[in-house]
Amino acid sequence: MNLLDGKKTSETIQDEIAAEVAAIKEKGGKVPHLAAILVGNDGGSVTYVNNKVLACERIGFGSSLIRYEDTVTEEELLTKINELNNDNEVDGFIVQLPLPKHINTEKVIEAINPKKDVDGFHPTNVGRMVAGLPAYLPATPAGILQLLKRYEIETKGKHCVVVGRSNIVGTPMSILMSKCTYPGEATVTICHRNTVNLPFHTLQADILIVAVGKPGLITADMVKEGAVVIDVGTTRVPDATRKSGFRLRGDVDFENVAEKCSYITPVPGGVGPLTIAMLMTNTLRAAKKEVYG
Ligand SMILES: NC(=O)C1=CN([C@@H]2O[C@H](COP(=O)(O)OP(=O)(O)OC[C@H]3O[C@@H](n4cnc5c(N)ncnc54)[C@H](OP(=O)(O)O)[C@@H]3O)[C@@H](O)[C@H]2O)C=CC1
Ligand SMILES: Nc1nc(=O)c2c([nH]1)NC[C@@H]1CN(c3ccc(C(=O)N[C@@H](CCC(=O)O)C(=O)O)cc3)C=[N+]21
Repeated sequence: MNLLDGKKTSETIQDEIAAEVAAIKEKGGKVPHLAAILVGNDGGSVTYVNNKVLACERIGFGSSLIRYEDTVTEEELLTKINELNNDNEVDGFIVQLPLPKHINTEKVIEAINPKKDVDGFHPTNVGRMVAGLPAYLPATPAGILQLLKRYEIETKGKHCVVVGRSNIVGTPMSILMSKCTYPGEATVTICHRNTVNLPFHTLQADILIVAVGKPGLITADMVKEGAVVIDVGTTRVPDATRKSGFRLRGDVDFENVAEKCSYITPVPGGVGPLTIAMLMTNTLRAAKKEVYG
């Protein structure tokens, strides 16, 4: 079993970006700037957004964090988005999900200028990704592609099974793995809540990517010997032995599955840190006007 070290890979990518930022500064150029909108006080969301701001500081990006109580109106949010769309200092921004129920998430995402949509969630970027045009790729699937690439894992002709079909992970992941560029060229199966006999499908996987949010869903008897296993799940479960009172658990029963795999991502320290690194990559691309010119 080989560990896919997301923390180390993320640090490598961030070092590469930091070197580019230093070169931009040297030439007297504008440093990339990422803004994040955070609504409410959900512990996970606060942690992820703080991690994004810390990564910006580390690599020399400018950053701003805009926070609202969960009573914020849709109109207030849309006004702020319009402001960020027109702010030349801001190269890219994200609206942390999930949003409170009284806010229409689709409407909020569609209000973001696709040129600044560094999460890659706007339908314009989704469509461009599907069509194989230059686009901001959603950070988590893009991070998984980077892991496969940097560990030189063969994907061509392999059977990739994706469990979960959300707009932010499962669906874009399945599309990207089927693309005709490396790391892609895989035959893809996508599973979800209504899949009949999930183990039958997961057992076929040469590459198994799980993004569900159910700790321990994937047990050793569901994994083929020698498979590559990518665990996207990050669920906080109570743990009295920790100061925080919780620990993070993936969707894969790591202890028992690891010994069967050729490669596996840990949680934490797997896909999560890559998500941050790819958001930084997208922000750099936005600042360099690489995607839309
Ligand atoms: N590490 C990282 O960077 C990131 C981690 N995450 C984590 O990944 C997990 C998934 O996130 P996200 O995609 O946003 O979650 P969603 O809740 O949006 O989607 C979960 C998906 O899993 C499917 N599902 C639920 N139960 C089952 C089941 N028993 N068998 C098969 N499929 C099932 C759902 O099916 P259906 O469509 O039928 O409802 C749905 O498609 C979460 O733990 C989240 O915290 C998410 C983003 C980034
Ligand atoms: N607009 C938007 N964009 C997102 O990209 C987005 C989102 N909303 N909503 C929630 C999900 C989740 N997500 C994670 C990011 C980093 C880690 C991460 O860094 N995880 C660390 C641990 C962090 C910790 O200590 O809790 C790890 O797995 O090692 C996890 C999950 C991004 N998401």
